[in-house]
Amino acid sequence: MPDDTAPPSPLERMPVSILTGFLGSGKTTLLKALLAHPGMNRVAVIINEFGEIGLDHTLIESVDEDAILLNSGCLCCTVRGDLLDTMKSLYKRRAKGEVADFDRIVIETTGLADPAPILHTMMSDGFLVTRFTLDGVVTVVDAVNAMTQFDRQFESVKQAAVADRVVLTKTDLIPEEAAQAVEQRITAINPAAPVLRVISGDIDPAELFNAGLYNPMTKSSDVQRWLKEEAYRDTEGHVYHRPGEQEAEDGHHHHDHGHDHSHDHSHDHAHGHHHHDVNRHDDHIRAFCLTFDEPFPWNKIAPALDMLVQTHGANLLRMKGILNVVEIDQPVVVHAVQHLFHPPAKLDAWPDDDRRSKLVIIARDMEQDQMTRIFNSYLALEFA
Ligand SMILES: Nc1nc2c(ncn2[C@@H]2O[C@H](COP(=O)(O)OP(=O)(O)OP(=O)(O)O)[C@@H](O)[C@H]2O)c(=O)[nH]1
Repeated sequence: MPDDTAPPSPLERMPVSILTGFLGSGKTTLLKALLAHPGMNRVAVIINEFGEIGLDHTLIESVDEDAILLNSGCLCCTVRGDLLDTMKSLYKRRAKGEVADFDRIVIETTGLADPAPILHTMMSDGFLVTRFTLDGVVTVVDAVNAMTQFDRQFESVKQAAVADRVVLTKTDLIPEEAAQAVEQRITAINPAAPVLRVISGDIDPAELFNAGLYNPMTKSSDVQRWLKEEAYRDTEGHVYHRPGEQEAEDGHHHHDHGHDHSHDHSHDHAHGHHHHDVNRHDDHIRAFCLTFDEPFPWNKIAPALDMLVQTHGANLLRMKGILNVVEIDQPVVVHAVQHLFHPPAKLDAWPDDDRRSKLVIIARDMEQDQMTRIFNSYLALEFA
C-alpha cells in the first residue's frame, strides 16, 4: 500500500511562513487583508493566542473552518508539542483528502512569542524538515510603539532580528521623520530584511511570501547565537536568566555548567525542566480575561476604558475586548496597545450565543484581581 505521506522531493516541500510581531502591531489586520487576496485561498492558518480566550478567532471573520486555533498557551513554549502535532496531522489529513487542499501554512504567533524556538523546531524536527520548508519570517513592527518596545522588551528586538521581511505598520499615525528613525533602528538590528511600510494590511502577498528558504547563515550573528542558545535551552530548560551569568568581552554568554548539553535532544520533553517555562518570557507579564454579565451603558464603559489606558497604559501591554453596550445592538470591539487606544468598531454580529462583555488583557506587574478592582472603581465613577 503506497504511503501517501511520504516525503516529497525537496522542491515540492510546502512553504511555511511565520507571522510574528509585538502585541497589537497589526498581525491580525495584515493576515486578514492578505487572506482576502485571490491567490491566498489555499492557505492554512495556525493562530496561537496568549491568554484564556482566543479573541482573535472571532476577530478574523473571514477565516474559514479549516483555520486552526491553538489555544493552550504561548506557541513558542507550552504549545510547542502541539504545534508539531498540528502540523503533522494537518499534513497527513491533507494527503488523505480529509481537509481542504492547501499549499502553504501561515503561523501567526502570539505577540509575546520568541520566534527562535519555532524556527529551531522547524529546522530540527525530522518529519517537518522533510515535508515543509520555512519560507520566511514576517515580523510586524508597530511604528508608533517600536522605539519604546525595542528599549523595554527584548523579545521585540529578537522578533525584528529574525525577520526576512519587516512590515512597518501605523506610519500613518506618526510624522515622516519618526517613521524614518524607526526604519533606521530596524535596519541597524537586521540589515538584511527589507522594511515595508504597510497601512492597515494593504500589501500584495507576493511581497511577503516566497521570500526564499530560511537560512540562518544569512541572518545577523545575534540570530545565530539565539538559535544556538535555543538548542541549548531545549535540553537544559533553565538557562536564559541563570544567576551569575557573565557577559564576556567577546559578547557571548558563559554558562558555568561544565558539560555539553547540546548533543542530546531525546529527553527534551521527558523530564520536568520545562514545567516552569510556561509563559516565562517575562515573569512580570500576566494575561487574563475580565468578563462582565450585564451590558454597559456607553457613558460608563467608554470613560472607564479611557481612564484605564491613561493611568495604566505603560503596564497595559495589550487590551482587546468585545463589549455588550446598552445603546448599541451590535457587539463593540475595542483595542488598546499601551497608551494607544484604537477607535472602537462594531461587529456585524456576536460570534456565538455568549453576550457577555469580555476584556482580554496582557499586563505587566498587574494581577487580575488588582486590575478588576481598578476597573470596577472606574466604572463606578459618575461623569457629568
Ligand atoms: N492607523 C493604523 N492602524 C492600524 C494599522 N495596522 C493595524 N492597525 C490597528 O492596530 C490595532 C491592532 O491591530 P491587530 O491586527 O489586532 O494587531 P495584532 O498584532 O494582531 O495584535 P495581537 O493579536 O494582540 O498581538 C487594530 O485596531 C488595527 O486596526 C495601520 O497601518 N494604521
